[in-house]
Amino acid sequence: MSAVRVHRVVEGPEDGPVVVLGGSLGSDVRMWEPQVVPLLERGFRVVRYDTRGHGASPVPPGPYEIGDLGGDVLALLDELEVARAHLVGLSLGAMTGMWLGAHAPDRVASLVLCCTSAKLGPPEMWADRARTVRAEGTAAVAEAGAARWLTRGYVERHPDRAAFLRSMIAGVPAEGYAACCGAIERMDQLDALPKITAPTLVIAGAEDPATPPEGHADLIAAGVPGARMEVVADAAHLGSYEQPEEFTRLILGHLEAL
Ligand SMILES: O=C(O)CC1=CCC(=O)O1
Repeated sequence: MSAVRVHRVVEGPEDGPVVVLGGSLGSDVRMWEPQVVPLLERGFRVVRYDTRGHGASPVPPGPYEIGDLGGDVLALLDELEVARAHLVGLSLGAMTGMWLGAHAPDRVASLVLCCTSAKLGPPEMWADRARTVRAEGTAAVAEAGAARWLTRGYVERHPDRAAFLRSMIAGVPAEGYAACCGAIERMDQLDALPKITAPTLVIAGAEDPATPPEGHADLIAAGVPGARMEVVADAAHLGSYEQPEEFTRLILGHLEAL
């Protein structure tokens, strides 16, 4: 499938090193708000984008594959005339980052792979979720989605932020969300991990029920040559939102050590 022109927000100095932030299934560019100011303060040019089918990006007809999402990012880099970028992704955004690291290594200065997996089954679960969303809309999966994104304690302490994230999921176009479920259903990047040459940091949330450290982050860290892995306490799937200080500290530490 040809690339689509994804919605993007570009901030920071034109000559700064470029950091591209790619988000989770069900999210839009707002999920990265906790990271933007700290990155800008360190002189990075920050490019956030909405995955196709999400936020203000186009919703081309499915099916989508992870390689299609990677192609959209390559088109974005081409349009912005960026030769190489640091890619920071969470979940689906990091699946896209892994694909780029393996298939377009010359465009990837480094990778930060947060709360993600190289192969995330079972496939029937994704097919069921896509069916539900096509039949009932994304509102039908918003409550359960936010419950995977945040620990119960965080939801109790910050009901307003949990409501904001639920409304973010419910705002995703149904066909876009469902087609991305299909891309995850068919994804298997385990054999591609050794092809990644970019310096890679893998960050997992200790309480992540969707992509737990064991069986997901650890397999990525073992498969990518030289990768380092960190596990953040008191973080579920949207760890960068729930534990912004620690995730941002780790991301900046990786980028600034290069
Ligand atoms: O919604 C989930 O189950 C968690 C998730 C998997 C891929 C992604 O981007 O989010």
